[in-house]
Amino acid sequence: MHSIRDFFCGQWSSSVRLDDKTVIITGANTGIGKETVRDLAKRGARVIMACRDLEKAEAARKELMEDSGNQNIVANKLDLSDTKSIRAFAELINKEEKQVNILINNAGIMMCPYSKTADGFEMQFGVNHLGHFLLTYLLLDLLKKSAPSRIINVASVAHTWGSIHLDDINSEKSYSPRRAYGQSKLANILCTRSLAKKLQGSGVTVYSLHPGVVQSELFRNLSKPVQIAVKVFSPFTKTTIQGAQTTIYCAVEPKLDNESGGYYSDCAPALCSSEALDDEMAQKLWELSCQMLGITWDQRFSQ
Ligand SMILES: NC(=O)C1=CN([C@@H]2O[C@H](COP(=O)(O)OP(=O)(O)OC[C@H]3O[C@@H](n4cnc5c(N)ncnc54)[C@H](OP(=O)(O)O)[C@@H]3O)[C@@H](O)[C@H]2O)C=CC1
Ligand SMILES: CC1=C(/C=C/C(C)=C/C=C/C(C)=C/C=O)C(C)(C)CCC1
Repeated sequence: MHSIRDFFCGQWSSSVRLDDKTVIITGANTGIGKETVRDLAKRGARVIMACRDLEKAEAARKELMEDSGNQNIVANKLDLSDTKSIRAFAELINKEEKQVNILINNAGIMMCPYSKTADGFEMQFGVNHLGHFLLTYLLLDLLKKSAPSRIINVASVAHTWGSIHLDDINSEKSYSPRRAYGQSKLANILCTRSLAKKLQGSGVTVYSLHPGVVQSELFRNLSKPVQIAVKVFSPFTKTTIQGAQTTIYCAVEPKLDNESGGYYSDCAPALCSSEALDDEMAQKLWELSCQMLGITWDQRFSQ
């Protein structure tokens, strides 16, 4: 053990290569996403960084290509707070890419002041859940064609901070930044389980995870004193490299080939709340999400 931090991290390492595999990862210009790209690029994957700010993405891409020695890293525009941007990104991928073997839904925002996405969804639910739900829907045919393939949803232990409010999903009646973040992360886990069931036998497996409490830019919306406190307590939290390990585990660990729908933490299966195991709520959330986005998955599951 090298530091107090190591105590909080699942120890895992693997020499699995990803040559000839294509990975898409959202929110890849910083934090956990950027470190995930670094690792997967070193394993030889073609990595598509899906980012809302192309200037930041380009700077990260250059650094990651240099460090990994892998020139096969590209950056494309994706703003998860706008379904037009999500559709444009998916159209480009479906046109240009022969295969997508791993989709990592990593981007996230936490506890922002109340605002709405371009389509009128509460921002945290819109970006963290609905944006990724739509992206997955639009890429599913390609993922199925590329099977065996994996979908990884970066959720959080913070799924315990909220419930699914079917009657006020956009928090219009009452907004708590913390509860809305919790609702979005609970939605990630519920939909991971639903999608895994619907994709049984397709060769596409689905995972959700908690990366740990990680020193990243995620705390940018919290007050300065809280941000400083989080920094001061950094020996008890994870670095972004450590925070990326469970995502990398879900993306490459061969043992997970025959597991789907589970929730992981510290590179191992983890317990989630009873609300995250509620199949009836999962079905209601699935239907509401489809209705909000104007989509129906039936065709995608029947092929
Ligand atoms: N850090 C932690 O302690 C924990 C993190 N998580 C989860 O891990 C994931 C990664 O977070 P982390 O690396 O910590 O946070 P960061 O804030 O460091 O990174 C988040 C990434 O998401 C991107 N993003 C935000 N909004 C959008 C959007 N509308 N469209 C596209 N991309 C967007 C950001 O882009 P930009 O740089 O342009 O803002 C950034 O690249 C998140 O899902 C988070 O909820 C879960 C539990 C704990
Ligand atoms: C407030 C605070 C702390 C706790 C932070 C926690 C527990 C954050 C959890 C964040 C999650 C789960 C985010 C993403 O999903 C510390 C570090 C003890 C230091 C003192 C200030």
